[in-house]
Amino acid sequence: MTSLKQALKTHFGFDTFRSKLQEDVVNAVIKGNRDVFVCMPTGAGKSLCYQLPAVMAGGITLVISPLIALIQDQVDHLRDRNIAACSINSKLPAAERRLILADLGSSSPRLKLLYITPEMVASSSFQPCLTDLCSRGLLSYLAVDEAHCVSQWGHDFRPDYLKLGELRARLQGVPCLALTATAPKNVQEDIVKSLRMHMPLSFMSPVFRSNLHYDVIYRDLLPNAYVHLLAFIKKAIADEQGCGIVYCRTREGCETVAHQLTKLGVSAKPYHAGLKAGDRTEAQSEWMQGKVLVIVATISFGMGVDKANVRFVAHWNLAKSLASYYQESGRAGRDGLPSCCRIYYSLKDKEQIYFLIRQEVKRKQEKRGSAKESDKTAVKDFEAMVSFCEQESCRHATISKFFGDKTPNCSKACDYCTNPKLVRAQLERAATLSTRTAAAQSEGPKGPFGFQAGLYEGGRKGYGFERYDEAEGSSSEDDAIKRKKDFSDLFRKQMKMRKSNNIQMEELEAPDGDCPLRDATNPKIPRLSIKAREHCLFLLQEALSDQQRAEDASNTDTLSLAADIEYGVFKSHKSSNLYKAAVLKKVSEMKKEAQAPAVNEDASVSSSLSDEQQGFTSASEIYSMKRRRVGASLRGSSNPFITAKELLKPSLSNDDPKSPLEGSGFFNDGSGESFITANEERTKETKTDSTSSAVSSSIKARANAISAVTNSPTKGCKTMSKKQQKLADAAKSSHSIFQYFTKKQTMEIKQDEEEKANVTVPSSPCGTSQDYSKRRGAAEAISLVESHDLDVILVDQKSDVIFLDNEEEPQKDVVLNIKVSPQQNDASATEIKLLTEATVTQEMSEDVGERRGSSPPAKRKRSDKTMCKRVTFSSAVEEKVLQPVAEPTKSTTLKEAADIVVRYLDPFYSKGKFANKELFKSFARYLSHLLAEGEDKGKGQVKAEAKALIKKFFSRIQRCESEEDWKSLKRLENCSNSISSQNNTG
Ligand SMILES: Nc1ncnc2c1ncn2[C@@H]1O[C@H](COP(=O)(O)OP(=O)(O)OP(=O)(O)O)[C@@H](O)[C@H]1O
Ligand SMILES: [Zn+2]
Repeated sequence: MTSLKQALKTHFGFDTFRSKLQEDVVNAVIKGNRDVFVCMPTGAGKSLCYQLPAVMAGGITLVISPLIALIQDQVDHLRDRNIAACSINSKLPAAERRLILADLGSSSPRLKLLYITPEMVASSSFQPCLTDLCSRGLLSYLAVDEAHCVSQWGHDFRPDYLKLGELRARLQGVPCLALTATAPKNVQEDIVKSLRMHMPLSFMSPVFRSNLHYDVIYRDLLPNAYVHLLAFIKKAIADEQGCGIVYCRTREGCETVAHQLTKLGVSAKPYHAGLKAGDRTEAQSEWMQGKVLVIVATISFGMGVDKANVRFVAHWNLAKSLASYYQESGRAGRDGLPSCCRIYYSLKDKEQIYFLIRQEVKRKQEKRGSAKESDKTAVKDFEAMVSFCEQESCRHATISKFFGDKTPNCSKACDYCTNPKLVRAQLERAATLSTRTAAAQSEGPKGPFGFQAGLYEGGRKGYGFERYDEAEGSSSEDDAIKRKKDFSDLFRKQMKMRKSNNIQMEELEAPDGDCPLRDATNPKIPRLSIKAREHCLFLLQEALSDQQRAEDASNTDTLSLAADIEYGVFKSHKSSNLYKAAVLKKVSEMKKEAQAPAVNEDASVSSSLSDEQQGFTSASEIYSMKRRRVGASLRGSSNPFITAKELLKPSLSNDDPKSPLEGSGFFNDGSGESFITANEERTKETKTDSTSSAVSSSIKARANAISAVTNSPTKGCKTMSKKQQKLADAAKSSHSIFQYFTKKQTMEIKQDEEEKANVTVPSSPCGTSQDYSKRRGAAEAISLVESHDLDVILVDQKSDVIFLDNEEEPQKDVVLNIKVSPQQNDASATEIKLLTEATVTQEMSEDVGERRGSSPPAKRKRSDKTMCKRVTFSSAVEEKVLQPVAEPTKSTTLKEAADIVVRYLDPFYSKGKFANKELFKSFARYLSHLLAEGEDKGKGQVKAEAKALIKKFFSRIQRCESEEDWKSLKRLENCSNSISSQNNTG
């Protein structure tokens, strides 16, 4: 064993060098004739490059490091290894300082490494000591750690580092070693110049790390980004043998993402400077030990964290520069195994950061009273980050070029090299998105993606990249206050809407910031609310997820696809009814397909395509992956979105793909005149739709390609009769919509009934549907009904379920209110469910009609039994189950209960008694169900019980943090007793 290896073993306990590069650097440093520049990734073992030479040398190595925390960490490590190391810094007690100085002044100092901050090294008190050491030849090396801090181009510029040049000049003859993990070419040059290094030997790890797969997902295009993130995590940690990091810019972001992931079933914890030190340490150590899978952190997490099996690093927000991004994402895959680095890019996020950077610059300029060339640095750094996301080229190549390295051989280690078309498709979709946003904002777009300065006027202080995110506290509070205000505004608006009969109000409502809808603000379809569209989107997404599960293609982006389909339907329909009908038909077909065995699937096509996806999948791509659905050949038409009619044309469409809009087997069937009308209108509308975007043509091409390899459409589930199947689907479609309204107990019974009827209710493994439904709280459910989103259900044997706004076709106003006897056989079990739900809705609608004194005539007509028409199931079913409309019950409906609950609960929400809005809504929903459940009771009783329950709830807990908090909350014994006794007597 060489003496060098011996020393490595003796002092550090390592048998070998971590890499050839590490060994080369150590040798070069020990040789001592040249200055040395080292650029190696985080965790590659840079410290050892000066620590080993330091312990082998006779004198003292002076190490400059920017942060006391980092210094402390290093010193502790060295002391653990019995290496004499210490630090002089501003926090050091005077006595210790004297001891150190005494050792340094002795003839043969014991110290091997002296760590010092750049501020301290420049201080006058330290100068005599330094001069003395130098003159006695006791300084072995000068090591400058995190050397990029010296450069104004660097992402962590520290003005005090500039003073090191002067220091270096005074330490003639002492070899200088500069180390950094990230240094683009201009920063490297700066380091060499500023530190006055003489023709240094450069040692640089290749920037390219072939085990890291880079990709960028446009978050704005995802209907549910959290579910998308979940799929990414699941794929990255497929074997449960690793962990991951999600980086967020703000504390609040960390909390939200961690909460969402937890809700979706992933063990995730937030980590940021706003947490108590104990909580932070706990989160970190649990993550280190593998007890927590995902740490959701600000960039304060990661420095000094050395974990080999980090399988993914996801950036929920952009890093402030490409250099930072490289460093942060580089925490993945240190063990050399394949790992994923993903950015969830958001145009809004980009705009916000640009704005904040500019604000920051402005503030600095105001402070110093002048502008500087270096002011542009932050903007330029960030621009590199942005163009990394917005480019159409190899991600690895971009990074390597940025660091002045040669172009690597990516071999599909990035999304672009894997599938450039997907990258392009995403960009195109993003471009339309930003164009729309820009158009909606009236001012023209300023950049390629429509950044508008001034949009974030009055934004936060600092932009959240402070190393220890110090500046975030106030801003997240501001945000919380703002969100609270937004919510209460929304709430007030909802309440006002309830009181007024101006149903147009809903249309004026602005979409949420994270509204997944395409073109959400478009008022094209009268009286179609954003909420209703979101709901339809969710139904589609859920159906797609089921289908995807059935096809075992867990990574497809059902969310984007659902948004595409929804938008297609939205574009091609003019009335709210037809839009909803089309959505529901699609949903029903998809669900049916998900249940059916994949008999016609071309396995090779499907599997190769799903491998190809690597996370992001454009809508067109997903389309192509699906086995052909009923009416799939229609996708060759100019409209990329299959209309409901098309979906419902099982045989004809296949035979006659050229005439997709004619000869519909179903519509010509004429089950009811409303459908004929619907058909006509739909046909008209579809014909007028001339959309032919790049995306649609790509879909077209793919659809054609796929139809060449796939067979006939999938048949329905064999174990069920056709009718049963239809009804089951209808039930499921309605179930999704009505889950917000249906009484809990009844639901449970109904599920039993469904089981009897051999119907499987699709469950969502990721909790998607539950999650989403939780987000739709009672207040929203009310608004859905009140804004006439759900008025009357038409049920048809072939069409599953249609919602019809009676204002549009008053002559066909329909009410279903059906009583079913318990003796009904299994075959009609799903009918029972469906019809019961219809009843609930009707009750609610009627109630709305009653309360709106000046409702349109049609609305009032509905309460009038004599005006009711029946529109039915197949004739057989009709005879069996349809009964005359019953008198509406006077008991409190779910909607009324929700009304009461929300009113009573709101003050608690305003006081911050709920950890977040979701919880508040979820609890309101729970409580509403609880109160509406069971015996008939009047509003007064419900109010009393609501008050009592809320009081009881908050007497047990300080603040509602999770759904667990109300798990044990049951109806109050005495309260419900008294209610039932009152009922009995009354
Ligand atoms: N030759 C070696 N054999 C085994 N482990 C090593 C070797 N050299 C260094 N290490 C270990 O590798 C880890 C990372 O090293 P180090 O902290 O020096 O990384 P770094 O490159 O300085 O990262 P950063 O950029 O975060 O400062 C440490 O735990 C260190 O003990
Ligand atoms: Zn590539």
